[in-house]
Amino acid sequence: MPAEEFVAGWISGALGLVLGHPFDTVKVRLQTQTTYRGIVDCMVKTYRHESLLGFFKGMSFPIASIAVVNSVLFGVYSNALLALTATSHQERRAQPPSYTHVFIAGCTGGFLQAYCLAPFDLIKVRLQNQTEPRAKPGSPPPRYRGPMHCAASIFQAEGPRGLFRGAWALTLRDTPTLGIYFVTYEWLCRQFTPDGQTPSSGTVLVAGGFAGITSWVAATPLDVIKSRMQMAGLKQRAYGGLLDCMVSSARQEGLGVFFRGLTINSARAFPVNAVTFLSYEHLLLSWG
Ligand SMILES: CN(C)C(=N)NCCC[C@H](N)C(=O)O
Repeated sequence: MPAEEFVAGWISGALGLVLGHPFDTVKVRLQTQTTYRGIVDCMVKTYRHESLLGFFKGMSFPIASIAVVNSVLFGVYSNALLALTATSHQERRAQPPSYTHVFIAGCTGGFLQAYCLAPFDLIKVRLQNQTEPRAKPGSPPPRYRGPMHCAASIFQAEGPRGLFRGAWALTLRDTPTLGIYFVTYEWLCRQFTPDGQTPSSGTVLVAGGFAGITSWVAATPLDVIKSRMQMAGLKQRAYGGLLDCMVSSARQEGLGVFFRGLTINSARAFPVNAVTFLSYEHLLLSWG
């Protein structure tokens, strides 16, 4: 099992994550709070109230967790392709796998990464939704003092299962959309690369960016539900389950609710995934 695929997945994921985190904070707030009129309003209020640091809330944990999450995604994807097609990453340019194989391998990677991602993503979303400015003397402290305190509080209040709140929605979001992610990437690379050759850096950037956008457009409806399930329990608005969350969100806010955060998700997805794929391909190439 080639281990470098896991390491390359980790490093490339961390680079993409730092670049995309401010967009991610705005997205999570738009999806779960009704106080903002739109992207600009959310950015202005976040900046005024919490300074630039507000955009980076909840980032330390994802940085630590990306080692597990992205290396599982890329490592499982590549090793699943190896099992399906008996070709290594280097051999795949000369003998490209079928799109069905790419899709199956992507879904497998997506399914397994979702379970590793679930507790980290829950903590990230809870911290991103704390809109209190950094501790000021006399002001009430935020509910969670940091990622470890957040994890411990959830564990104490709800037990280990509490840390997997929203995990079903996350799995449903990530399994098919990561299939779409890798198929889009492969398809675009093949369109702009002569047969048998390695795609250029420009091609990798564009293909990675569009793979990110396409998969996030498909993922946004379940992303909204996932974020709401993760926040439920903190407010009075607890849902009976995934379906109940979908139905009551649509009833109260109309079908448009499923597209909340679509624009910011797409704007974030391009640079994050362009950088992720570029560094992933370069690392694997340089390790030979
Ligand atoms: C649609 N989904 C869930 C994805 N494309 N997931 C892959 C994530 C890649 C990158 N870390 C990101 O956050 O965009």
